Amino acid sequence: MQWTLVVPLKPLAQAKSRLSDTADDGLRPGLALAFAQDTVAAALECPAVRDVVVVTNDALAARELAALGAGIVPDEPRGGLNAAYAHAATVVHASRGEACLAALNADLPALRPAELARVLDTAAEFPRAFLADAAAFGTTMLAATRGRELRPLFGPDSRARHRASGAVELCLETVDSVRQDVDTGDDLRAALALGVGPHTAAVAARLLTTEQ
Ligand SMILES: Nc1nc2c(ncn2[C@@H]2O[C@H](COP(=O)(O)OP(=O)(O)OP(=O)(O)O)[C@@H](O)[C@H]2O)c(=O)[nH]1
Ligand SMILES: C=C(OP(=O)(O)O)C(=O)O
Repeated sequence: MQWTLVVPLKPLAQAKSRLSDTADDGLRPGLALAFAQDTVAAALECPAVRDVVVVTNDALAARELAALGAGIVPDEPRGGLNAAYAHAATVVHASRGEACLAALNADLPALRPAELARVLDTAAEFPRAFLADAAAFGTTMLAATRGRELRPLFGPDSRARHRASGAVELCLETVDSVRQDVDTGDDLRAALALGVGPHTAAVAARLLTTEQ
């Protein structure tokens, strides 16, 4: 089974506010873009992925991610993350009929295509399924097979909320790269230890130079 991935991205100037003690206002937008570029590039290399649609109102991010091969949907509701996901799902279904849809965070800079394939192949066994994040409270991926609604409940404690909504939690080992979202400096260090993609590696190198 092949999936259409929906990847949401805030305007870069507002993104990753919890990284403000690690990256200043000059570097943070570039870091948020680099995370999204590495996430989208790895997703597009995944054999289980048919295509990637980024939902964003950021013009620079839209240009850079389209250059990697992503489709772009404007975040027309401007109503937060779940509204953005629901809107993108409506747009995808309108153009492709009953696609298999998976929501994936844009802040997975260590993402490995083979690990994402294992997650999506397992998700294909259930109507709706999700993967908890490395911190164990959030969600990095929510999938709905053909004909099912995504019903995204991202935000604080989304792991418990997705579970309570009836989505099946995927209890897979060795898919750390799909779980490792980056919200804090500690998360960034954990992602760097796993091995990040080239865009994040380049910005992180500038970050380390600035710190010295
Ligand atoms: N299109 C869109 N994407 C969003 C929105 N809110 C969050 N996102 C994206 O959803 C993912 C998870 O978002 P958050 O962790 O809440 O926000 P963040 O910008 O990554 O980090 P913080 O500013 O520290 O909360 C990231 O890829 C965000 O860019 C929104 O309102 N619209
Ligand atoms: C929005 C979420 O992610 P984050 O940890 O990036 O806030 C979530 O886990 O539902």
